Amino acid sequence: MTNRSFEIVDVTLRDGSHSMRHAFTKEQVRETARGLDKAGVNYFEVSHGDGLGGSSMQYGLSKVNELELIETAAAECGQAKVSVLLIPGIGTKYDLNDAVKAGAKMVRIATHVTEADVAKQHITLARELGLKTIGFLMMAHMASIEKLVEQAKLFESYGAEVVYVTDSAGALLPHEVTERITALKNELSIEIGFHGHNNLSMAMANTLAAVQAGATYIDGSLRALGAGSGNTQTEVMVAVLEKMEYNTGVDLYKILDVANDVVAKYMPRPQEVTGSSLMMGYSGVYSSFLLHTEKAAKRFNIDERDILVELGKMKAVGGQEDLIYEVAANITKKKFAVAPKP
Ligand SMILES: CC[C@H](O)CC(=O)C(=O)O
Ligand SMILES: [Mn+2]
Repeated sequence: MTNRSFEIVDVTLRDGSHSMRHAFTKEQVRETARGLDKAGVNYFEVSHGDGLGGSSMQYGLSKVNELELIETAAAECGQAKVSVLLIPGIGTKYDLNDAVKAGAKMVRIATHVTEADVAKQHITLARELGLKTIGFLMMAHMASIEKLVEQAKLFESYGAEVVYVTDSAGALLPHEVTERITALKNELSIEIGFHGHNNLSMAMANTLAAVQAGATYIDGSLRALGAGSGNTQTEVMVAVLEKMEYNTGVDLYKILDVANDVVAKYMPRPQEVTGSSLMMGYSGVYSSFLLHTEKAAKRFNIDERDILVELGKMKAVGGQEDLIYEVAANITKKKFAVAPKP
């Protein structure tokens, strides 16, 4: 289909990796990739949840090497293209070269919203490799609009073709998305994208706000499979946006089929707004911390929400997963401390 109003980038096979505890099998990836391609999605992402090179004790070991998963997905592509995510410092230029050999055609270089400067070399390499190259500003709620514009301009100056407002904590409200996308549209010449999380049940509303403010790349995942309460649900996005007479270029029946006949069958649990994921949106905590926090709370026998509130106060950012255990240990220490004698 031609003249799409925007590109839908499906992240089931990357953001969904967090919810799957990085245990995607080749068969799951093959079936999902085949369905996405058939439905007409142009770009979908395949990587460890924390991007290329993420498989580790710190972030969780992948069951199957992500390069094999990328290769498996690429083999299913007729028109669709496989994207990968790379966080500089977790992934390296060697990982990116290997991903290209495995069939990746697009990369999103992701940094914390105030750290775009660490992405220069990676953006340059991606362009040299002929990849569609995107900048991904994570935890966008943590920066002022001026800061966000400044950082997005850095991505643009390095050669990114699209820059994303990434609501990693699912903390933004629709009017805040509108303000951010509008500011970037006014100040930059490249295309603008939006990636949402549903922790406050705002993912679809935020995506709509982004599209109406001019975003032309929008992320979703099938059955919302993703970190925290998951992402904007791809098939819902297609239905809502087509109803509004946008042209998504995606076949509604076919995208529903892959969501319900493939993804729903392997999801470990439904993506819901739970007490903990809601607290992530409320306190502004990275969605991918959810399962690590659950584990730490069990281990220290404390309330997950206390850990999340504390992480929010500390303004913890991606890559600080080890802090979750430190915070949990400190809460336990305080809980069981004997009050000093007067
Ligand atoms: C750990 C990387 C992260 O999951 C990227 C992303 O999707 C986000 O920040 O929302
Ligand atoms: Mn995400």
